[in-house]
Amino acid sequence: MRILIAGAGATGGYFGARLIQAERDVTFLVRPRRAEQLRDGLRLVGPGGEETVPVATVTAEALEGTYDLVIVAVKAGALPDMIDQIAPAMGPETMVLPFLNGMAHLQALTDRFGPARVLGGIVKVVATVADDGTIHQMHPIATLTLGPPFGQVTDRIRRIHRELSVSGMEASIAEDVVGAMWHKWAFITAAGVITCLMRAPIGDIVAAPDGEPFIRAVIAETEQVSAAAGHPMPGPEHDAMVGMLSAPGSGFTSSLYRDVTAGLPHEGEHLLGAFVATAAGLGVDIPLTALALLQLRAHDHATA
Ligand SMILES: NC(=O)C1=CN([C@@H]2O[C@H](COP(=O)(O)OP(=O)(O)OC[C@H]3O[C@@H](n4cnc5c(N)ncnc54)[C@H](OP(=O)(O)O)[C@@H]3O)[C@@H](O)[C@H]2O)C=CC1
Ligand SMILES: CC(C)(CO)C(=O)C(=O)O
Repeated sequence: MRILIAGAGATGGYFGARLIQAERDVTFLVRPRRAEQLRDGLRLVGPGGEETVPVATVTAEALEGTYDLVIVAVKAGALPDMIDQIAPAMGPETMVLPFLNGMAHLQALTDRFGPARVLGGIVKVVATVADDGTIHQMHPIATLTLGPPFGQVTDRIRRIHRELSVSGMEASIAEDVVGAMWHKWAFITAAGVITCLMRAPIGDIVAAPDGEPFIRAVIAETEQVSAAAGHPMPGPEHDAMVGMLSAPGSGFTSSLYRDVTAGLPHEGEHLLGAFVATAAGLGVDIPLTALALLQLRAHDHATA
């Protein structure tokens, strides 16, 4: 199976490296600067140690032929350009699997490639790319969930799942992948709202008087929206979210908070902006989430 991974950053690079180590036929679609960084291999540092994986790269101008699977592993701001760039790699049978957090990208991919070629997906990994191009995995978790956003699980989806089932990552099929994406979106929105509004990691917020009720109020908001959209948060996932977002002493911050404080392009509109708009459409009032969005927008205006 020919696999193209569009973006060799934290998520694309991590999962791509594991697939290459299992001798899957993977090529990364990258820009020239990243191609240069990867010339001698992709360096991965994590709980399992340090490794360098030889990788094949291609730039958009040099793309040839179509692929069986195109994985989109860019941040939301890069999605419109990436959709244009992967279009020549999409044959009639090619499936596209996005790794992005949030939901809005499903519509953008479907508008361009049609529902039959679009998969839903979520990845759980905690990783980042350092300035020298090394991918740092900060926690051993590495799971990938895929499924049909608009229909049934097909043989083609099962084949893709088998191809992605390799050592160093856990791949699974979700019949209700849209529900799984909603639950991750609710979680990542809550994490973003909590840490962006408080400007601190979870442990410091919990240590402050009234920190914990604030956290619970944000979680309640995002779960209310998910439920109103038809995807109530399952009990175990609710417990896991509360546990993770209110653990005493935890240094956890959201990637949104880390991007904002580092002055990097962030996914605030794709995550919080779309969440607030969706909640308004569903008639759900989420004042804390709306406040975090307003704060982000003011910050962006001040730093533009
Ligand atoms: N990091 C994490 O732990 C997790 C992230 N996610 C989600 O996954 C998605 C991807 O995030 P992540 O992997 O962290 O992002 P990164 O910023 O680490 O990686 C994105 C990569 O996309 C590349 N890129 C952007 N535009 C183009 C283009 N036109 N052509 C080629 N390459 C391009 C960038 O390359 P360049 O170097 O050229 O800029 C960069 O290497 C996000 O939606 C995020 O929320 C989900 C779970 C965990
Ligand atoms: C919470 C986490 C690390 C889980 O994969 C994530 O999705 C993110 O920070 O973007």
